[in-house]
Amino acid sequence: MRIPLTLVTGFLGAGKTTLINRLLRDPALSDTAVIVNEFGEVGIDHLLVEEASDGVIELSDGCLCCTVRGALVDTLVDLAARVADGRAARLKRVVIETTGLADPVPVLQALAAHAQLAEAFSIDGVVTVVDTLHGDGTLDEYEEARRQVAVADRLVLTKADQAQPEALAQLEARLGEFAPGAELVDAGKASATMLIDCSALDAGRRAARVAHASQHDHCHDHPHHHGDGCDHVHRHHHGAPFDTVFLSGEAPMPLAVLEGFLDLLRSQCGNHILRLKGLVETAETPERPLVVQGVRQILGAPRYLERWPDGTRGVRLVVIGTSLDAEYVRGIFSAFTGQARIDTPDRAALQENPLAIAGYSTGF
Ligand SMILES: Nc1nc2c(ncn2[C@@H]2O[C@H](COP(=O)(O)OP(=O)(O)OP(=O)(O)O)[C@@H](O)[C@H]2O)c(=O)[nH]1
Repeated sequence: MRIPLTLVTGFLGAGKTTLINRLLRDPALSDTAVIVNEFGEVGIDHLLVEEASDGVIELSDGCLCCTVRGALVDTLVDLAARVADGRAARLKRVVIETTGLADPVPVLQALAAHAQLAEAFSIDGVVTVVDTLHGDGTLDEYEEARRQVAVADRLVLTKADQAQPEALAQLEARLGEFAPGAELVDAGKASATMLIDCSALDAGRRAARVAHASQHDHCHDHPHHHGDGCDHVHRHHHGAPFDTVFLSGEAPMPLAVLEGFLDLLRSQCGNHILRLKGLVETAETPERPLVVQGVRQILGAPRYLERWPDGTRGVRLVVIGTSLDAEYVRGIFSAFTGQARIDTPDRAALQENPLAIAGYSTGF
C-alpha cells in the first residue's frame, strides 16, 4: 500500500501553517509526517508549527522548487526506508508544506519521476490555500500564486469570515477559471481531515493541469546567501524580486518598543511588505514567546506560545517583501533595539523623523 502524500501550497501568509497546526491537533491525523520547507538560512516557520516534535521534519535553507528539491527527495527516501523496516510502521500520510513562493510543479515532477518514491508514495493531491482578503491582488501580481492555484485539487479559502461577500464571490469565480474542477472549501467550515484528504477527488484533472503548467516556462534564479545569515534575495524571473530580511536581537524587547518598531515599519515600508513573522521575547513576559504575524498591511492579533520551541530566546523576525529597503529595515530595528550602528539615529530621533536613516531616500 502506497502512502498518500499531500502537497500544501499557497502564497505568503495565505494560512498554510495555520492549517498544518490544525492537522497536528486532529487525532484522526496522528500518524501523519509533516515536512515543512523554510525559506531562508534562519527559518521561523518550524517554530510556528506548534508541538513541533517527532512528526515534523524541517527542510530549511532554500526553496522547495529549486535548491532543496534534492533534500526533499532524500527525506522521503529515508521515510520510505523507515516504513519498510518497521521503524515508522504507523506512518499513514505525509504532508509537505511548501514555502509561499514555491512553484509546486517541479516538486510534483521530482516526486513522480523518482522510481523508489513513486513506489512508496502516491501523490494524493495538491491543496492550495488562498487568502480571501488578498487573493485577488496576489493573483494579479504574482505568477507563483497563479501556478499554485492552477495545479490545485482543492482550494482552501482562509479568512472568509472577514471578506466582503461580493469580493468573495468574485474571487471564487476567478479561482474556478484558474483551476477548473478544483474543489473550493472554506477553511473555517471543514475538518482538518476533509481539508487534507483528496482521495475522493479526480486526480486525473490535476495531472492534466500539471502537464499544462509544466509546459510554460519555469525559470528561477537560485537564492543568494550573503554569508552573514541575515538576508538573501529570491528572484523569480516571472515577477518581482522578493527580498527577505532577517532581524535578530538577544535582549528582550518591551512591548511598547516592539509596537513602535512595527508601527514605523508598516507606515514606512508597508507597501513593500508581503509578510512579516517571528518570535519575540518581550521584557514583560520573557518566559513565553510572542508570535508576531503580518500579511501585507494587516498585523495579526498577538499571541503567546506556551514555551520557547527550541530553547533560543531573544527576537527573531523575518520580513519578506518586494523592493524592500533592507538597510532601512535593519536601521530602524537597530534603533529600536538599541543596537549600536554607525550613522544611525536612535529610536527617539527616528520616531521624530522616520527618514533620518542615513542614505535613505525612497519617495514615500
Ligand atoms: N482570520 C483568519 N486568519 C487566518 C486564517 N488562516 C490564517 N490566518 C492568519 O494569517 C496569518 C498568516 O497565517 P500562516 O498560517 O502563518 O500563513 P502561511 O501561509 O503559513 O505563511 P508563510 O509561511 O509566510 O507563507 C496569521 O496571522 C494567521 O493567524 C483564517 O482562516 N482566518
